Amino acid sequence: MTDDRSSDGGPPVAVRHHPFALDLTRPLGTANGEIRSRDGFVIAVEGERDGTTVVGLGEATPLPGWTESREACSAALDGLSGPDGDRVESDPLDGLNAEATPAARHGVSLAFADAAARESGARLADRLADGADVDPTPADAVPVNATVGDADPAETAAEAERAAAEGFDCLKLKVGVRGVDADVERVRAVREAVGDGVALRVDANGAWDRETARRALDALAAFDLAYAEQPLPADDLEGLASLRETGRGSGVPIAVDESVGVRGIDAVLDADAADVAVLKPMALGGPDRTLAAALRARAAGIDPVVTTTIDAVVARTAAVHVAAAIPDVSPCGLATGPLLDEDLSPDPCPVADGRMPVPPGPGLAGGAFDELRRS
Ligand SMILES: O=C(O)CCC(=O)c1ccccc1C(=O)O
Ligand SMILES: [Mg+2]
Repeated sequence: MTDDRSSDGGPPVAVRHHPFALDLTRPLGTANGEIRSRDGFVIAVEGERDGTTVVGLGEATPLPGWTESREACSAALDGLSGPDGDRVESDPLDGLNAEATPAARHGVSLAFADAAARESGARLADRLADGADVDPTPADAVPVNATVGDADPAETAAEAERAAAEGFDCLKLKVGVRGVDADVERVRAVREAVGDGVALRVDANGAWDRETARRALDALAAFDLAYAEQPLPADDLEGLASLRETGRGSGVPIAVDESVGVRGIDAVLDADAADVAVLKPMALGGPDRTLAAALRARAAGIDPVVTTTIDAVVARTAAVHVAAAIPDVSPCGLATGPLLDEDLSPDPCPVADGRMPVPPGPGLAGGAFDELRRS
């Protein structure tokens, strides 16, 4: 398995997957509904090289709205193993469509990338950077934002204050669940609580129409926002482009998230629809595809930000490697581990001072996931 895949005449590999279900500590309120739990699959690809077994680890954690359903993900993964879960000769990635089943493709492509990185002794970040021709060498830590869900102004401000006290200097607040006036009060309360030294982002998850979005951003501009994420529905690239145009100068920069999944990064760039592109490896079909999208955004003058879909520790760690491979990456939405009540394994990249360390290799995290690898 020197290549990232089994094909090209490489030896047969076994692809295993097993399900997990993790509750959030408390529901995360978004304009697209509450996220309460995360169901997914740990994926292991096992191959042999010169008599030693290499096991690469991946994770597929679907989130309908961003990825395929759990059922579709499960079916796609089931289709990969032979009749008795035995070894397959063909390239398992060939059977996975990144648009139709991005989470499944994420899981399997990550497992192959982890295996290849382990074999070469490199960190996943270095392997990804090599594959995408990125220079310089990936960073040893990435800046991250705290993720603050919907709640009333006092609770939102208290949570923001806790995050700032923990060392976060960038916060992302979910908005769009309540009316614009209520969100303005929430953002005002947060700004007052954390002061001017903390960057604030808001994420409306597509909740507003054009008129509401304009009104919301005009009012929110007073609080010096770093950006507003998905202020309009995913499809409305034209509306996003004009929101960006009319707000330029005095206004709030525009970020897209759902639009990238629905329309693709190239359509977003062509439409001049955003200043920032939020990229979710789980929704884009894998770490490799996410880094490629980030570099395309960068080349077009759009700032890439990598985030999770509230993934378990394997996919979260992979996303840290992706972010580290992007030169001078802006704060990313990767500090979502603490939102989970439990996890698959201890976290090899605990947040400290608003940053997550990139674990030493080889692969995802050296020996940190060895127990998962055996299961
Ligand atoms: O970006 C972050 O801070 C965390 C990730 C996040 O907000 C998120 C998590 C799950 C599903 C959707 C989203 C989103 O960015 O809209
Ligand atoms: Mg978002």
